Amino acid sequence: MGLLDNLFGGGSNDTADTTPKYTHVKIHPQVDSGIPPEDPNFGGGTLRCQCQTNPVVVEISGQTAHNHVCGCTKCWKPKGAIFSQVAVTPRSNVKVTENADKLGIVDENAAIQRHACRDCGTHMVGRIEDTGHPFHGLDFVHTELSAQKGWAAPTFAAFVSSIIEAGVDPSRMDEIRGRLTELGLTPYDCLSPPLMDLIATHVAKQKA
Ligand SMILES: N[C@@H](CCC(=O)N[C@@H](CSCO)C(=O)NCC(=O)O)C(=O)O
Ligand SMILES: [Zn+2]
Ligand SMILES: [Zn+2]
Repeated sequence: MGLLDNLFGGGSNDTADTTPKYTHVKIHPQVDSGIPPEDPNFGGGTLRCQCQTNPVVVEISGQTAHNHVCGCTKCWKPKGAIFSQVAVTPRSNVKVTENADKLGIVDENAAIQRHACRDCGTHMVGRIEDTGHPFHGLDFVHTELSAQKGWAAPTFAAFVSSIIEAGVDPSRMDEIRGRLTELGLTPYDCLSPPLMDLIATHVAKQKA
């Protein structure tokens, strides 16, 4: 390769190598081996907790939105996963239909009150009771708890730096952000730009 090729990246290797480099980095079982496609006509489904007997059952009568992987310490993660996967849906679409008596609120003081199964620990519904909260009216749900296919696919990664709070070695952040980017889940250390804009719009209206 000549001097100019060296300087300008020409020569026989000038095609960008798109082979994934970080497939050994595990994020969440729902995304690690490819993100399942969303069905544009999906009409909802049933979530079940992980109890073998008398599971808590939640019916969702519609599609979810803003599905994402979340690195925060508060969202429920399946065993061994670094991230949770969580989406929102209107609270009017969410009904606990079986074993509601097994649910308890994990942290009464959190903005999102996570109703979890007392027996298996799975978070079934995250509900916002504060009517002044920007996301009031939306429930947070983990659609991986459903056997149905076609739920909204995750589109970004939120609170990525927070995984360090949960014990991940900071030296792993480059490979973890690299894997998220490879999967098309753009990593953010807060929520996605559209959600941050929604929050800011809500705050601006409250101030006005
Ligand atoms: N570093 C903290 C961040 C926790 C946090 O703010 N989480 C967000 C996103 S949860 C779903 O995407 C949030 O809105 N939390 C409100 C709540 O949990 O009530 C940490 O990691 O704990
Ligand atoms: Zn359970
Ligand atoms: Zn979270």
